[in-house]
Amino acid sequence: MNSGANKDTVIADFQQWCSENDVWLDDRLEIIYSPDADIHIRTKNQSISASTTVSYIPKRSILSTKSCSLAETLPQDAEYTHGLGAQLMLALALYKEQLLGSKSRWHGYLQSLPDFVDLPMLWQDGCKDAKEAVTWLVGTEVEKEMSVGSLLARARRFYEAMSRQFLPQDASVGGFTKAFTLVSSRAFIVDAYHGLSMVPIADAFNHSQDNHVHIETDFDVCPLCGALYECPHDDGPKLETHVGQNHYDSCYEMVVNSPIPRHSEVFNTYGETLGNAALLARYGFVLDVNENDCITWSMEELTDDADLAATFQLAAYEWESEKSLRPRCESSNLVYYSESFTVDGDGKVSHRLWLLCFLTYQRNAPSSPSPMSVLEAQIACEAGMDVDASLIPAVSAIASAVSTLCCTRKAKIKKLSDLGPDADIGEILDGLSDDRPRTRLAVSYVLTEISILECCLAEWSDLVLPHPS
Ligand SMILES: C[S@@+](CC[C@H](N)C(=O)[O-])C[C@H]1O[C@@H](n2cnc3c(N)ncnc32)[C@H](O)[C@@H]1O
Repeated sequence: MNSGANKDTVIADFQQWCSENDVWLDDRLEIIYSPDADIHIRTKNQSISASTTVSYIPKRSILSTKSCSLAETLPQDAEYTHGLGAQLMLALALYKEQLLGSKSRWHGYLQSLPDFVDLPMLWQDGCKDAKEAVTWLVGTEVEKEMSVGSLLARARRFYEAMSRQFLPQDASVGGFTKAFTLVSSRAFIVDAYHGLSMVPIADAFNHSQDNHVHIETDFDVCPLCGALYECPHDDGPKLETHVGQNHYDSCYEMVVNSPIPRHSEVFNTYGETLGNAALLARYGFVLDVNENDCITWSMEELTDDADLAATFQLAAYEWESEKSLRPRCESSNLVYYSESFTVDGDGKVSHRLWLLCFLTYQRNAPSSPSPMSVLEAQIACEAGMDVDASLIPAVSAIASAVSTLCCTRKAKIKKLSDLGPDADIGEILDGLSDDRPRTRLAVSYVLTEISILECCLAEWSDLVLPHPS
């Protein structure tokens, strides 16, 4: 959307485009623009009940690498069908349509989009506020999500490799990067044919963890032609075509999963497990409270000992086949069941991270208790009950390893190390004026990570035995 454009006209033109392209939105909903919330969807004066379909979006109206004007010529290599490769290729398709202006068949839709989304990947080359914000993200989950430096560099390399063949002379790397931010913050994977796509109307809903609507698509279509039923590319037994079903031309739907009150904003979900790190990196915003926030480690970050990693794989497989593991994790205040190496927002440690700490202890321990017996002992300790004394050193060693991990992780947040242990980050945030929005966003995100790590340290501290002097 051109920043000087009249927003009412922009939305009216988008609605006109929707009606010309059979994109249908329930009359009880309206598309709103407000300066503080940009475009969003609200109910008018009627509530809407669950299971209602509030939007039909014909497949032919979406913008994908299969439907765009470059579709016949774009490379189809496997690297462009998923992940960053798919995002870059869709950004190329989108940018080409933007450069076509009113000649693009998506013009009415494209003119309603913002020029770009202010994602951290753009901050490195930005103003003082942006540059300062980037320094706060070094060593955080946000940096992991997007590799602050390398994402922009990869987008630029892709542009250099592709632009001459696919884009007109007035194209620029800056324009392509802006298109990439729109793809990052708006595109959905719709089905096995179109893959990652720009979906008009569906992308006008903002995100919430308590979402009202979600997108429904038949993912398993023919990856070669998009057919939902029988097609010439089938190699197995053919499914019959349903009478009256135009399978090349069906719709994606926005369906209500939780009743929507009247006069309220209607939210979609961009992903049920997205924490603030992913939201900031990919969408440029954070939620005030996000129950998915966590600190993560990869195996490589935790150990460079290949034997330990191999022992872990076997031990995890065996332990996870024990039926009692999940319920025992649920009985613990300090451990939760998760097949990743994480600490969650309550300072709980995933059972896999716990197991790796246990195995590290076990390598040097004279006796060999089972992980379950040590977990049981820990749960008893948490409840203040009597515990077999021979298991206490193992419980304490695991708690000590968890504490070391948290301290090391805090030290990895570069800005914290630079400022020293006495720095009050809350005070720094309070001192930042409103004309530093990116730094405020980054510092408030860092506060979330500090609070998770400190919560974990505090929760586990009671289990750490003092070292014998
Ligand atoms: C799919 S678009 C949603 C429509 C968008 N509001 C617009 O004006 O075009 C995603 C973008 O909307 C904004 N957004 C979505 N949910 C949000 C939320 N809960 N809080 C703040 N911004 C949000 C972010 O800028 C995000 O990159």
